Amino acid sequence: MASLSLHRTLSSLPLNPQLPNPNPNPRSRSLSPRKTLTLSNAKESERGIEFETGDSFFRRESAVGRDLGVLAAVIHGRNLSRGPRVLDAMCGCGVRALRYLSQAGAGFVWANDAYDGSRGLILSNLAREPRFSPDGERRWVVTHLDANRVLFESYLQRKFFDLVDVDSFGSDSSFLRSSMMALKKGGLLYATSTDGYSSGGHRPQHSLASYGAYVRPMPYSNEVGLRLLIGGALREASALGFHISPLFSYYSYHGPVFRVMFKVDHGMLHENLHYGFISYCHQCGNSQAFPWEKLGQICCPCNNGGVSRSVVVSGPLWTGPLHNADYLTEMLKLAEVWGWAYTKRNGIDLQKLLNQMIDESNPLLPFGYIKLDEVASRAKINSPPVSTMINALQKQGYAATRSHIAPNAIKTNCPMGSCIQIAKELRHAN
Ligand SMILES: C[S@@+](CC[C@H](N)C(=O)[O-])C[C@H]1O[C@@H](n2cnc3c(N)ncnc32)[C@H](O)[C@@H]1O
Repeated sequence: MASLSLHRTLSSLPLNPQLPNPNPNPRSRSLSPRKTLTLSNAKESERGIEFETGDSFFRRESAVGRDLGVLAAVIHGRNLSRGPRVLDAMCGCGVRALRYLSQAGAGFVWANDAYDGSRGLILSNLAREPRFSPDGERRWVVTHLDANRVLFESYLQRKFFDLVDVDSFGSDSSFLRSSMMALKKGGLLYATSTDGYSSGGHRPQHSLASYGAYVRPMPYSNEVGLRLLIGGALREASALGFHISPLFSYYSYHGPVFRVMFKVDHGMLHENLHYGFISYCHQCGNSQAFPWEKLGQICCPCNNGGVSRSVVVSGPLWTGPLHNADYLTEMLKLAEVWGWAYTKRNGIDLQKLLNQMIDESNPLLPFGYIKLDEVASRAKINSPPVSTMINALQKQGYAATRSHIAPNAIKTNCPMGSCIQIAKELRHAN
């Protein structure tokens, strides 16, 4: 009965995106007051695309996240008969919408932002792209509605998207399910969270509210933030009978911002869910992943198999791979062809970032990373250089690479005790 009346309510809303509601009153808890991180009416340029930011929320440092979104959209579009249909659900000044149109060859972009004061700005930014295709079809529309309303209406109208981009403030958890409902089979969801509170582990009630997981402080909390987001998406997907796979997961300390590009497929996975718990032992510095069935048997080797008070557990969250190496390789090739690969933006080299993400996808590498400061403090020595430590670990047969999340950390399958030993030997070798 309740769902019937919800259906009626939504059905009575204006369904045509070409007729935007001029005076919406979005009541979302994620709606924040205006905040601009650039000078008012600043003129900006990204990868040759010019636009203005007015009094919209705009973060220049998110350009890398936008680059990644465009590259992924192009790769996805290769399997489509026409340019991807994109929903930019929280478009700010419209920069993503503009870039999806002009760089990703989107066939149609719906640019939405609850803040109707940005209407003139978005319209003038998108006016750089023709509003109609040569066959007279609309290429873009602008609305000012609550994102969930747009997403549910698209679902009810069966007007599904190839890519839904949700760039929200704080946690994105209240938009994950509706975003998946608005996607075509096998479509992409680009989800963003700026919810650093949840990953830090100091507010477990907060992470429970946002992602249904308790989180404790762990040295690799920023990776935990990505895993929380993916775990939350997996749960929402399962409730719909779908499953997700992360194509890439990107953490940026500007914010901080957690972004994950998901492929959302129909059908539920019953095996290899990669959804479980992770533990970290403050005594020995080792981490483990385990499924819910093993929850009652958490112990740490450093305590001779006994339960240690030093072990903290977080979850449930995603314990599987953060990226799809093949997809990232395609993105890297495209970035090279377009000349985007070697240019630094806000201190970030896109080619280096993509290569690091590809390296992180090595299936031998476990979740998390080890900060070399932690190794140094346990070994009571100065921190060894990252590249020296990686070479030494690889020489000893371990998988080891940098982490794009933490510059002074390594991802490795080497236990903490052996890392300490190797770091000490390095000191003597120098
Ligand atoms: C992080 S900003 C988006 C920035 C933009 N995507 C970019 O790349 O520059 C978040 C935007 O979401 C809008 N917003 C917040 N809550 C919303 C909601 N429930 N529905 C639609 N828009 C919302 C805000 O007005 C704000 O412009």
